[in-house]
Amino acid sequence: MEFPVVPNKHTSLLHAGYHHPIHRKWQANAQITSEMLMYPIFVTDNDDVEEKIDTLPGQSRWGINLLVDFLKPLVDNGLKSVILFGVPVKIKKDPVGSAADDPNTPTIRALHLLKKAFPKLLLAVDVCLCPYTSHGHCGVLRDDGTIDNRGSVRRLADISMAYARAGCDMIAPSDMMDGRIKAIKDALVEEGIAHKVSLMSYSAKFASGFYGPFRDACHSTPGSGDRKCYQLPPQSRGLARRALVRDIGEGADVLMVKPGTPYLDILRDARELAPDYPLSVYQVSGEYAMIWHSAQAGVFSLRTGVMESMDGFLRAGANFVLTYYTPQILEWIKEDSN
Ligand SMILES: NCc1[nH]cc(CCC(=O)O)c1CC(=O)O
Ligand SMILES: [Zn+2]
Ligand SMILES: [Zn+2]
Repeated sequence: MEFPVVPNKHTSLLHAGYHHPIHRKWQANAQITSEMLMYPIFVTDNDDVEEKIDTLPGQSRWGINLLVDFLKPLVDNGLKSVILFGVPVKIKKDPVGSAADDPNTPTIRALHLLKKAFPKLLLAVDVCLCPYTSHGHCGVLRDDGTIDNRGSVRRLADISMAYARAGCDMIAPSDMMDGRIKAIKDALVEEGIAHKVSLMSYSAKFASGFYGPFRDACHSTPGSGDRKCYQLPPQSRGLARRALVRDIGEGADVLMVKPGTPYLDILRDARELAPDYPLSVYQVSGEYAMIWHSAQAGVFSLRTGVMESMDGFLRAGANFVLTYYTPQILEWIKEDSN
């Protein structure tokens, strides 16, 4: 790196840059705002109940009829975007995940409802088969139990179109099948809606141990085997970089790295590989729980732990963060502005 000025006996003195709080703000590469938060929400077809999720303290599966009342105060507090996860409990699961695009599936019903209730809220939907398949995998399987990639991609594109027609603003496939970005983009173009429905790829999604609470929340733990054949090996920087470049080539509008904190190097890689693309990071369920329990145990205050993790994401290059801490952060942003 080139030094901007000739070093002299004063250039090593840094404290003047951070004595005053406003000075410290000027040193920030980026600061979190409400637009940078996307709130993951679990929607169930047990219509009138809130089911608390034990492994995700403070988070619930929401019955359709409670959704609007739950979100109203958050929207009033600055919430700008959500990502919906369907948790069907009444619809039957089958090998091809037919329930994913059934007109009565929770996400489709929620899309219609939320579009009407909150016209300005950006509605993203997670697209995957695992909450809907009897075997719990993210794709369709062959007779020998391995992934049928072509069949899976076809299903995912169909499901994406059903969500797009129901009014979502953004499709977010988390399944990790090869070629799904191209298939979904082609379908959006074919349907004539590629200008208003964007495509966010979970591009660098690792086969992480940090998804446990989520699988519990979604009842989506695979019946047998694991997801290591379609999610990235945690040791691999190279495959993550290839996946990012591949998804750009297939037509992704927004890229994602997931999980967050253990993969900040990948986030920085993504920022450098795709300097002109919006980039998101998913602070996943295990990270949420880890910070929560640490705060409970007195390691730090919840606010300190959460906000320092946000600082890391923004510094590494993220434009926005999917986090279950969205309601708290909105509150803290508001407190700070007063
Ligand atoms: N395709 C399913 C999916 N979508 C988002 C997450 C994880 C999110 C979280 O842990 O918060 C998972 C779990 C998995 O892939 O096993
Ligand atoms: Zn899945
Ligand atoms: Zn395999």
